[in-house]
Amino acid sequence: MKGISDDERLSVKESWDKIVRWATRRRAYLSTKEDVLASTKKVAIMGGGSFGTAMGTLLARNKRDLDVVILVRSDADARSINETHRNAKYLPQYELPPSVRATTDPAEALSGCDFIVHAVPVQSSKAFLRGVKDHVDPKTPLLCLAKGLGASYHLTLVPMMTEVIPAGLGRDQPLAVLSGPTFAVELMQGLPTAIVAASTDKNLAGRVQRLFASTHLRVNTSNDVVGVELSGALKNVLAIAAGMIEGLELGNNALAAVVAQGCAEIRWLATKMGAKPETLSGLSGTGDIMLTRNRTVGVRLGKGETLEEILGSMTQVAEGVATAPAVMKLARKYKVSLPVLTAVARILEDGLDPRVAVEEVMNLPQVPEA
Ligand SMILES: NC(=O)C1=CN([C@@H]2O[C@H](COP(=O)(O)OP(=O)(O)OC[C@H]3O[C@@H](n4cnc5c(N)ncnc54)[C@H](O)[C@@H]3O)[C@@H](O)[C@H]2O)C=CC1
Ligand SMILES: O=C(CO)COP(=O)(O)O
Repeated sequence: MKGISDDERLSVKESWDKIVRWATRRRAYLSTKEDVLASTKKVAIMGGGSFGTAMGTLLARNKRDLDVVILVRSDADARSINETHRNAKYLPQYELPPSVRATTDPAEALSGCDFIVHAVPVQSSKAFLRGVKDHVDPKTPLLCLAKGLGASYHLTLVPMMTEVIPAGLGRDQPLAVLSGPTFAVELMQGLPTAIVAASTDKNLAGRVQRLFASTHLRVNTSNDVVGVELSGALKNVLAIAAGMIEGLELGNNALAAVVAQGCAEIRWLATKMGAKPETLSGLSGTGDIMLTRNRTVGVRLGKGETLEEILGSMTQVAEGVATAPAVMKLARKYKVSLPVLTAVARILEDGLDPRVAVEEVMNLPQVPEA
């Protein structure tokens, strides 16, 4: 390589060798831990949309004879998966591994499973869980994939998924939250991806890591459940703002400024709520900002479509729409000012014209960066 001295080349090689030595030691240590994949026989996936289908597929790819059962809502959906090995509604272009099956019967899906993966949209989660709770073993870990804040009529109450789940089940359940930049379609393609598994139970976070990890998926662990949950939920609101800038054709400078401001607002709120700052710049936070269908909602709003038109034409959930007003309640409760996220909520809730919102934000008093 030109422009690099022998000493520099040697030092780069030493750095890499150090990483390789660390990896060898780490693998040796991990081999002394429980082989979670070997001891896992059955995993139930609640929700047969894009993400439930993709994560179930990853597990089935990790272990060929793992029984992966997706709990779906209609017989037609179950038949399509069982008979054609494709999910006709979501990601139909991909063939599913033979060990992935589907049922509409919660007893069949949930009985005897080692893990339950929750991939039902946030706003439907509580009612859904109430309906299946008698089939959920209180000891089986539930791994939450849904990203968003629950809506409630209460003035200050904003349920996070780690509250929605026990409320739906009517009891506490071993719980981990998975979040990060993980587009379902790219998981199906086997593209390299990283996610974070957060739990207050360190052992459970480690088990989830060993269950999902593969050469295609890196799984970090964390005990900052609040940080992982909040950043995963709030980035969907910021993504709507970023999409609007795009739809309004305001250029890359404006887009970058909105993303930077929105990240700061997420940090202000989340750290007040107990999140660790490093989580917010990690996979579930900064890592996941631009990777979202919620952005499309913003683009279309920016181009002048109404929210009703947009939601009416979408077949998939855009969690940021319901999360935006919930964030406003948190902002009031924790006394933080969030101009960009508030503008998104006003556009969604009050029909404020996105151009007017941009003007209002631009006309706010000039401030120091920190
Ligand atoms: N698709 C993706 O790439 C990713 C999605 N997520 C999150 O995963 C969650 C699920 O998203 P997707 O699978 O993409 O959604 P989706 O819109 O593709 O599918 C939603 C699924 O939930 C089911 N569902 C809807 N309402 C229900 C109800 N009341 N009871 C039972 N089932 C119901 C639908 O039938 C469908 O199977 C969301 O919170 C999303 O933010 C997170 C990371 C990536
Ligand atoms: O969270 C996601 C990718 O990590 C997907 O977000 P959307 O639901 O907005 O597509």
